[in-house]
Amino acid sequence: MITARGLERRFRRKGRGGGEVHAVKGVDLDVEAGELVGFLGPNGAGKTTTLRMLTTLLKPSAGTATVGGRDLLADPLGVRRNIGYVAQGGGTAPEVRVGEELTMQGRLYRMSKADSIARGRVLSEQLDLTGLDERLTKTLSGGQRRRLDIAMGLIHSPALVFLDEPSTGLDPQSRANLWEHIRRLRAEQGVTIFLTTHYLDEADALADRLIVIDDGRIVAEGTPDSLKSRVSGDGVVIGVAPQSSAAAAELARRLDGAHDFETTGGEVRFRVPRGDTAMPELLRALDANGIEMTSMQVTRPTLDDVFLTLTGRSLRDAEQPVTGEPEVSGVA
Ligand SMILES: Nc1ncnc2c1ncn2[C@@H]1O[C@H](COP(=O)(O)OP(=O)(O)OP(=O)(O)O)[C@@H](O)[C@H]1O
Repeated sequence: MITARGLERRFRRKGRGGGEVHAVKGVDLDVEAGELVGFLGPNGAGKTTTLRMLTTLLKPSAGTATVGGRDLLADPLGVRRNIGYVAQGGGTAPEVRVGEELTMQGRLYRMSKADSIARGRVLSEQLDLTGLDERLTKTLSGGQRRRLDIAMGLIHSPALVFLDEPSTGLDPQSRANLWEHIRRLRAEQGVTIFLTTHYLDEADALADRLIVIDDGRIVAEGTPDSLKSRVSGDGVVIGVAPQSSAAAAELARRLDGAHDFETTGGEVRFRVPRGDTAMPELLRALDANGIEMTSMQVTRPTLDDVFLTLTGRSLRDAEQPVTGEPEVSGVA
């Protein structure tokens, strides 16, 4: 669905300082049909710039890409017809009725009026917008407006849809509800989804696969679980009688890859690559040595741990206000 090689984008800085911002520094991407891929990175990492290049809104300074089966540089119109794009701020006009907005969007894609109305109905049902046809879009709640944005992005039945920061600005309940809808769209329509986010929980909850970008470069790629297991392993805490803790720690040290030991009173803490497979082995070893385990806790590393390991800073710390005076971006 998407193949990109060496995508780059430089911006000229306007104003007295001048100079250049190298926003995207050579990005390679491969997305298969049916995947739900999360493009994760802190503010200013290059997510939106990459997305805007892939959706033909911004011309790459270098690199090539095929998007939705069409060549990005040779056939941008073909790309546009085959994809849906839901921008960060959405694209609904405030004084237009929901039903009209959907139909007009379909007409923009040269669908017949009857087809756009029919498709609008299907999407309204799937995205929980039924009964809102006559409402002005400015009266919708944040969550409803976001779902309308998505319906508009899907009106022409694209096989591939780009969502830029889909849940930004929504309250926790509306976010969870939106995630459910995104999952359903993929399941029911088989649409390939490429979404950007700087929320770790969103990436974790939604994506089959994550691509992590920092400072214009891809720094990691994999399923949320595989990324987490690449880091420092699962955290384990076991409880034993205080007099047995040294012996228990000694047995735990024999587990493949166990590290970072800490023993306090009746607690032994350590990290191990796969907590779920290591624990039964440890339990057997403790049993064989007559040591009773009174408690056990295994915690998986978070995506924030992954980011910290990859870049030396936490994703949240990395979210600093974007600086520099933007130029007016050229449209390809
Ligand atoms: N039109 C522009 N002119 C100058 N610099 C730009 C322009 N657009 C983006 N940049 C710079 O390029 C870098 C990447 O920005 P981009 O918006 O792609 O990041 P992002 O990962 O999408 O961040 P966010 O999460 O804040 O949307 C930033 O340093 C930004 O200031």
